[in-house]
Amino acid sequence: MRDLSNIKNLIIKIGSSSLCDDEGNINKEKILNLIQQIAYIKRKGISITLVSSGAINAGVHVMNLECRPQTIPQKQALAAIGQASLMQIYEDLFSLFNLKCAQILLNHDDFDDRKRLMNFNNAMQALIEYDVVPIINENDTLAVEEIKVGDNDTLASLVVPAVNADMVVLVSDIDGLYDDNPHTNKNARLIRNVDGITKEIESMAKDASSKVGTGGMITKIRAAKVCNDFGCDMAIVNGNQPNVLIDLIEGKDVGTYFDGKPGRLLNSRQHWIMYRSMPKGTIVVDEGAKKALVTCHSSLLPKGIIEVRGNFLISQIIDIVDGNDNLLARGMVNYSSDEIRLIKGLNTSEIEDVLHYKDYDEVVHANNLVLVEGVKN
Ligand SMILES: Nc1ncnc2c1ncn2[C@@H]1O[C@H](COP(=O)(O)OP(=O)(O)O)[C@@H](O)[C@H]1O
Ligand SMILES: N[C@@H](CCC(=O)OP(=O)(O)O)C(=O)O
Repeated sequence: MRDLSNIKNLIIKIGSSSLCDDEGNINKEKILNLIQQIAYIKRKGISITLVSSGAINAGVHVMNLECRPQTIPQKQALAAIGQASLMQIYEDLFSLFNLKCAQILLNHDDFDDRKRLMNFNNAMQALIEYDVVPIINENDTLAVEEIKVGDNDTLASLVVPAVNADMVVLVSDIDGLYDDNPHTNKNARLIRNVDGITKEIESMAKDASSKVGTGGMITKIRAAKVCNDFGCDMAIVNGNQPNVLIDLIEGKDVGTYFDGKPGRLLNSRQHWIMYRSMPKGTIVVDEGAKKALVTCHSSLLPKGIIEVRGNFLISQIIDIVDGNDNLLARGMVNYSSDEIRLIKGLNTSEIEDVLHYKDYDEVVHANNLVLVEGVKN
């Protein structure tokens, strides 16, 4: 048994595999089964945010197509058709339990843009105060490569700070994380508890075997890291197991549980820099700067910069890499890319001579810099 009596804010992500049958058709009975459990959990005073996949599959179903389309405009159109149909199903089924729901469609740039992110956070708080269940999906109709999250496991983990979630539950078609994909290795063993995402845990996760889901276990483990680094727990459970959500909340040993306590406990700003922002460029540093960043957690000064890639403005987020392109950190710059190109390699005392102003000694201040975990000097 686990003690989950402290859970107040829950995010439940329902994957396509838990909304559809094996052919990819939306299965209302499966959805009703989950909503029944969600209504029970809500009655215990736990606020719930849903992240639901299934728009494209619902679109295929509405249009009576034989299979998922291949072209991007067709997929975008089907997401638009299917999202409306999916929400109608949710509204109908939630109303059976006197519950109301609301739709929010997001892409990665909604997290990156701090004004939009603040609006999203405020809207989420208001929805929760109204006691309405927010239902989030990627805005697949407008999700071009540069701005998309790409999968809803990651999307659910990015929503954590907005609702201050204590736990994210990924509802899938599998009992949890196995030490190998159980669809291809019948000796694979289920892992019940994960205390920190290690390289070994990451190596167990493989892609999806079905045509229905996106990302398989790989995106789920990545999501666990994003959740755990904010101190939020995560679980993976099998939606086909009767009463699995209620059992989980009541502390029964179901699914795989990823404890948030061994995570890095990044604050909201550091978490945004590391996971929710979209880097606009790259700064390549020399070995001396690498050592200062990684071992002393120092600020990045112009002296240690070898190269600047991309075009970015003051206050934007950039990747910091070493000479071999290993990602070392992400940070917020005090100077634009054009300015850094002019001052790279110089001492801080020379900045003003070149730029004719100097607001900062540091290109990235240590307070605005988040190291990639596990990076070695
Ligand atoms: N180590 C693993 N343990 C469990 N499942 C795994 C593993 N590696 C890959 N998988 C695959 O991940 C699938 C679940 O992911 P996915 O199909 O994307 O579901 P969802 O639609 O719920 O996101 C499983 O059915 C399985 O085929
Ligand atoms: N946004 C897509 C789902 C993407 C996704 O991550 O799917 P899944 O792996 O089944 O949760 C949709 O609504 O079809």
